[in-house]
Parts: sequence; C-alpha cells; structure tokens
Amino acid sequence: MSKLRVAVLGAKGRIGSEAVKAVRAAEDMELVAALGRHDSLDVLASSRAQVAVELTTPDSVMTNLEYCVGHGIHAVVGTTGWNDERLASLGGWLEDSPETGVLIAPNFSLGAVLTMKFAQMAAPYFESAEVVELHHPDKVDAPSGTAQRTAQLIAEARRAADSAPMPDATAKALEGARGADVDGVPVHAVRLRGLLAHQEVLLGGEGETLTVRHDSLHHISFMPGILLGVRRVVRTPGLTFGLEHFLDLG
Ligand SMILES: NC(=O)c1ccc[n+]([C@@H]2O[C@H](COP(=O)([O-])OP(=O)(O)OC[C@H]3O[C@@H](n4cnc5c(N)ncnc54)[C@H](O)[C@@H]3O)[C@@H](O)[C@H]2O)c1
Ligand SMILES: O=C(O)C1=N[C@H](C(=O)O)CCC1
Repeated sequence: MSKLRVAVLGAKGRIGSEAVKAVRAAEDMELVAALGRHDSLDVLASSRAQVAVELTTPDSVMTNLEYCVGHGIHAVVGTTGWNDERLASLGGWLEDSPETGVLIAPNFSLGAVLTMKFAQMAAPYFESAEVVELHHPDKVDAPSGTAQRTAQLIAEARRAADSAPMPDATAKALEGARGADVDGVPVHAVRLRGLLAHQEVLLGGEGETLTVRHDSLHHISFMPGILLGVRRVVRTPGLTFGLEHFLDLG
C-alpha cells in the first residue's frame, strides 16, 4: 500500500518539530515537506503532498489553508484563532473544492478531548461552570482554543437543558477579575514558566463541586491525535471540527 504523502507547516515550532518526528516515524506516512515561515507554499504542490499538518500561528493559518484547499490538499489543523468569520471563509473555499477534507482540532490530545466531553456531559447537572486554562508563557493567544471550545460545549449543553443562568452576585470587580466571557461561561487564563498545556473545568452545585483536570506534560501527547487526523481526513471531505468526530466516544 502506498504511503500517505504528508507535509508539516510550522515545522520548526514547538509542536511542529514534534509532528515532523512523528510523521517520519509513522510506517504508513512519508514526510514530503517541512515548511517554515519563509518557505514558499508552492513546495506543497511540487512535493505532491496529500495532507498538510498546519501548526503555525493564527496570523498565518488562513493563507496556508486557502492554498491547501485551493490545491486539493487535505489539512489537519491545530493552529488556534478560529471564529465564525474564519470558519465561513474556510467553508467557502471547501465549497469550491468539495473532495478536500479539513480537520480543525482545538486539541489533539486524547485526555483533552475527553475533558471536553466530560464537561459537556456534566454541565447540565451543575448550577455553575468555569474554565481555567494554564499554559507556558510563550503562547501568543488567550484564552486557549481548547478552553474556548470547552466553554462553548458547556454553554450548548446548558442551553439544551434549559439551565437557569449561573449564580454570580459580583457587582463590583477589577477588569478581568471574572475572566473572559465565552458564550456566558467565565474562562481564566494562566501563563506560567514551567507549564505546557493544562485545563481545569470547575463545576459546582449545592454542597458539591466536580473538577475535571487535564495536563499535557509533553508535546508528544498531541501526536497520536495528529496521526489519526491525517489517516482519517483523506477520506472525510468537508470540514470536521474537533478530533472527537474521529474517535468512537459513544
Ligand atoms: N491543537 C493542538 O492540540 C495544539 C497543541 C499545541 C499547540 N497548538 C497550537 O499550534 C500553534 C503553534 O504552537 P507552537 O507552540 O508550536 O508555536 P511556535 O511559535 O513554537 O511555532 C509556530 C511555528 O510556525 C512558524 N510559522 C509561522 N508562520 C508560518 C508560515 N506561514 N508557514 C510556515 N511556518 C510558519 C513559526 O516561525 C514557528 O516556527 C498555536 O496556535 C498553538 O496554540 C495546538
Ligand atoms: O501550547 C499551545 O499553544 C496549545 N495550544 C492549543 C490551545 O490553544 O488550546 C492546545 C493546547 C496547547
């Protein structure tokens, strides 16, 4: 069976350099290109890449994806910065290239995907829910893509259950003290040397709390998800948002 021809964009970055190693080590894949910020995207076409693993920065990801989708190159995207406007642009490009698949995964680690799932399941059963994400201080965006997605899933689950508004008597606060409001869910971001990527979902009800915590301690934690994404995206046209769609989580 022929190997999947894979390119990595952001190949010199923290996660990109780990992805280069993971693709090289995968028996069913061939690393055909490893692009940095100043490399031409035309290397993707000339190297006949079938899948691009996009691990760059929020200011680069859209240009890269427009090129990939326009050239029928499937993409597995870990880069953050997604909003409705960006998703609509991507949707338009995919309409013009209906056989191309794009996976956007706010988090590739299994534990983080499960954290989001558990938070979504638990949210309707508690009065209060807040998200705390903790990352290394070189991260350029806040709150994390994972925390934003987690908050959206909590909000969707609470809406579906017709939950009452969360109790919060705060009448006076320093700006930022209650975190960012993501779809009505407070999200707090910590940046601390020594950390990599961590998240706690705090849920509270009368007389009890539930905390769901996940820790990525090394970038290797994201690799099985990236490789799974590469294998699945080539047979999944259109946009898939979230690695959970490629996992059998019930
Ligand atoms: N989804 C996940 O599981 C996951 C996990 C870790 C990081 N991330 C995200 O991945 C992104 C990268 O994170 P990082 O910590 O590796 O950052 P980083 O700054 O270490 O790496 C980004 C790399 O991309 C390069 N780059 C920028 N523009 C480029 C372009 N046009 N073409 C090719 N390369 C380009 C930069 O020079 C840099 O080397 C961030 O958005 C981060 O939040 C996602
Ligand atoms: O280190 C990062 O940067 C990470 N980014 C993603 C996010 O913003 O959720 C995933 C976790 C690590």
